Amino acid sequence: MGVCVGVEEGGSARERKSKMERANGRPARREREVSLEELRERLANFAKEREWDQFHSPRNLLLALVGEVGELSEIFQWRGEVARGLPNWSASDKEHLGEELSDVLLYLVRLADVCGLDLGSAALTKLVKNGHKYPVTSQSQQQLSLRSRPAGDDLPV
Ligand SMILES: Nc1ccn([C@H]2C[C@H](O)[C@@H](COP(=O)(O)OP(=O)(O)OP(=O)(O)O)O2)c(=O)n1
Repeated sequence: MGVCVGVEEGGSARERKSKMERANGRPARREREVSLEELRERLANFAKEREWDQFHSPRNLLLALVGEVGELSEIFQWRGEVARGLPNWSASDKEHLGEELSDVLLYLVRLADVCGLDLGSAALTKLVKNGHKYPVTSQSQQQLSLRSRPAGDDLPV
């Protein structure tokens, strides 16, 4: 399964894309696919080269993961509600966020690996299960279309 990393690029097509993506609250980036398998393999090599396999037990990795979730939470602590796309955040705050999100992802991938689980397959299976548990209804469709209305475009009361 693929996740995306951003690589900046130039040109006017990029500017158009950037505007569009900012409107959707997503960063202006070109995406390249990075598979969970690539991350799994690189993490396994990283640990092996440093002789860290002895420390990377499931329990230790879980505790490290929870620690990183704590560091991630600290970034949002006391800020109040945060707008999608983080429009008022500094570049360095965003960079910090990217690092903490990555630490969480990396420990999660590593934890699944040492537990012998295929995380991508497990996640896809869970998505299907979620779909059965929370089926799309006409009401949820309605809520979605209301949410996508531009600000100020209120419904008549
Ligand atoms: N035994 C270890 C130690 C680190 N890492 C990797 C996974 C994480 O991506 C990152 C975590 O490194 P740190 O523990 O140094 O944590 P931070 O990068 O968050 O540093 P700090 O806590 O100083 O902010 O390094 C690892 O795989 N196994």
